[in-house]
Amino acid sequence: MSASPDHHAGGSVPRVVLLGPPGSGKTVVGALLAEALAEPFHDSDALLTESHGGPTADLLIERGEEEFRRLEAEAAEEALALPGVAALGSGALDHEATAERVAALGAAGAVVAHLDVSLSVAAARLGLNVPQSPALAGTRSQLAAMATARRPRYEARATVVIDTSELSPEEVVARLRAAIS
Ligand SMILES: Nc1ncnc2c1ncn2[C@@H]1O[C@H](COP(=O)(O)OP(=O)(O)OP(=O)(O)O)[C@@H](O)[C@H]1O
Ligand SMILES: O=C(O)C1=C[C@@H](O)[C@@H](O)[C@H](O)C1
Ligand SMILES: [Mg+2]
Repeated sequence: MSASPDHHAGGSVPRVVLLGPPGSGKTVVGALLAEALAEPFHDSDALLTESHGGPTADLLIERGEEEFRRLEAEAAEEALALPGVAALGSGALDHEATAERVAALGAAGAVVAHLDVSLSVAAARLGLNVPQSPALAGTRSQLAAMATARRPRYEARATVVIDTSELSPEEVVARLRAAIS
């Protein structure tokens, strides 16, 4: 399918959208890629924090899961309506309208990248691999359950999948640049 002019440099919607679980590198890779392309970077978690204050984890605790997911979807919609590179919160595709919007961008020529990562590497990147009692391994279990539940949603909308587990952020950026036509 041919790309809409909107998806090229200077367009009005992102030409690269990054999806993936926590620790897959959406924020670090998105910032590096945007810098390399000399384009803006919009991270929906940063937009969420700018609009509502506090770290996203605090927002989830203070507002509750249902309200947090609504705000997460709003922030994702905001990022998807801006040019350059967009990184979406890892739960953004749980919202069907957002998932459809991402699919439409991919169909129109944007690179929609699922940045994947193994559980052990994600845990290490997120500082969750510290020795602890098995009874206190709940956070890693939650990470595993979340990643497993969301993987099919990322895969269904992605135009490219990159397993970042054994790659540096710069190597991920190089693969993304190769995927941009
Ligand atoms: N390919 C990589 N190699 C090594 N370290 C990485 C890689 N990608 C990300 N990291 C590191 O892992 C940590 C998490 O990365 P980052 O914040 O970009 O992930 P994320 O996908 O945006 O996570 P979240 O969903 O929580 O926002 C950071 O410390 C980052 O520097
Ligand atoms: O636990 C979650 O669902 C989240 C984790 C982070 O990836 C954030 O990107 C996201 O906004 C919410
Ligand atoms: Mg991030």
